[in-house]
Amino acid sequence: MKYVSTRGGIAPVGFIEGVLMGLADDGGLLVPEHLPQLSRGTLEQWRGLSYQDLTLELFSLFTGDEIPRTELKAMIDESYATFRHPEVTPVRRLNDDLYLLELFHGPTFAFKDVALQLLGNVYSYISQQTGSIIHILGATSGDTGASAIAGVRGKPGVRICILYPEGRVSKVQELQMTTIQDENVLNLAIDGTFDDAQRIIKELFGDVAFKQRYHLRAINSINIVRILAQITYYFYAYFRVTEERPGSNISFSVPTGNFGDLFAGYLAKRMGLPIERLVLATNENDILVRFVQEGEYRPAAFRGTYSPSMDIQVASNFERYLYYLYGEDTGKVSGLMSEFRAQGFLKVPSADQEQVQADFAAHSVQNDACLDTIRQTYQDTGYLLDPHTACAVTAAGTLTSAAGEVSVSLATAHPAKFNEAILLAGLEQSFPPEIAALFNLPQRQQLAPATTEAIAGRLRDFFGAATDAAQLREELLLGERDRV
Ligand SMILES: Cc1ncc(COP(=O)(O)O)c(C=O)c1O
Ligand SMILES: N[C@@H](CCOP(=O)(O)O)C(=O)O
Repeated sequence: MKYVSTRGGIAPVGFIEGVLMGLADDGGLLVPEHLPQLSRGTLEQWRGLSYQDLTLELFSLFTGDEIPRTELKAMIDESYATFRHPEVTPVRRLNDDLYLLELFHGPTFAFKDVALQLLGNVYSYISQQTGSIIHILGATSGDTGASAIAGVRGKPGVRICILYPEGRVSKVQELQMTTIQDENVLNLAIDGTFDDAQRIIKELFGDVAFKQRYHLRAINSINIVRILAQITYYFYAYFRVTEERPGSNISFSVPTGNFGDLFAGYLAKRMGLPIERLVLATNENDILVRFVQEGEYRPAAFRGTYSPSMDIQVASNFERYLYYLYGEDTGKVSGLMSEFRAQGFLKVPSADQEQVQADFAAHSVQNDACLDTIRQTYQDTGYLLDPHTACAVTAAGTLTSAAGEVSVSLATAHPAKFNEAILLAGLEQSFPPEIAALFNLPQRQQLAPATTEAIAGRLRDFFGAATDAAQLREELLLGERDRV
């Protein structure tokens, strides 16, 4: 399998080169050169597989022969052995028409663990096989950072720097990142929003000389592995729900910020999973909902909400969707992205908007409605939703469904991560012991201005010495090999 850029400016690359490249060197995002197509027969054969074995079948379609199957299986098994639930991503029935796909049983209690446990092991594998230096640079609105750090902390040959918006993540998210004492971890709390953090890292990845000099690697959904690893749970949930509700039409409602999770569902559908509808649920930061409804993609003023991980204006994976919307026409995508950079917005003609509306139903959830859903669901079922999941559940309930349609809302985080919202909803919870323990630990982080120059300076200090030492080691090894 090869990977191409949404902007068409690089030669196709293999899986490992794609993982290491992260952001495509022309500034675009990598996508598979072709999407595997799965028949109904194959789906039926896979129905009985464990989560791990299903991941092996799906993920190996994308790694091709670059990772031997036995090693890939070992990597997948190791990644999901860290989860607290034997099914990894179990499905739970809330009522006849609504199921939850629980994605928060990993080490940091958020869906990001599903992909980042695996990506951490993929990086270790690549580092051992190819000797590549792994210097991870990531931006987070709270969950990706904690999860990526958990995936690589203490791993030899790996260093990680995470940028997060100071004061705009939940207390538990902040603690999950900043109480890690390993020397290979640097947390930079920036004086800005998640969008600033994402813009800065994209600018640094876009400076190819800087990226190569410091061996920068991506763990955000910029990295195509993140998306590929998230495809599995759409298949897994589809199998579980259709076992209980044979013959029903399955829709997924997905709380959306950077558009990675929903995009994974979109790819699953394009690969042949019979998904009835994909519901795009946002909070008050509703740029994607306005795009679906009005055809215009235009950032608005930042809104702080009760679901802070989705406080995002510019959604990274939107560019990947444009690539498919325009029939894989890289020239068209390049043009639209240039337009967006130049004007600050882009607009699609109404004929294309029809296709967008066929691909997604969309709903943005106001703060009060989010709390109402948390409260009401708890009263009706005894189940405590986190505020991101509550946005998905609200959207699923708001958009009229067809007869025989069963909705699966993605439960992307454990409510303990967002106790601020739970208290505002007038409810109380007890924390899982892993989270309760964080409150007693010392924190380690640095403040930084939200400018690319300032962050580049911090990275030179953090990655520079390791880069020089690793390069020296590489040169010595090469020298010895030459002498032999
Ligand atoms: C808990 C939670 N739910 C939903 C989302 C949205 O996912 P995505 O960014 O893939 O759209 C995020 C992060 O973005 C998150 O952390
Ligand atoms: N909500 C995310 C934002 C980053 O998204 P990613 O999927 O591109 O890593 C977070 O929690 O950091």
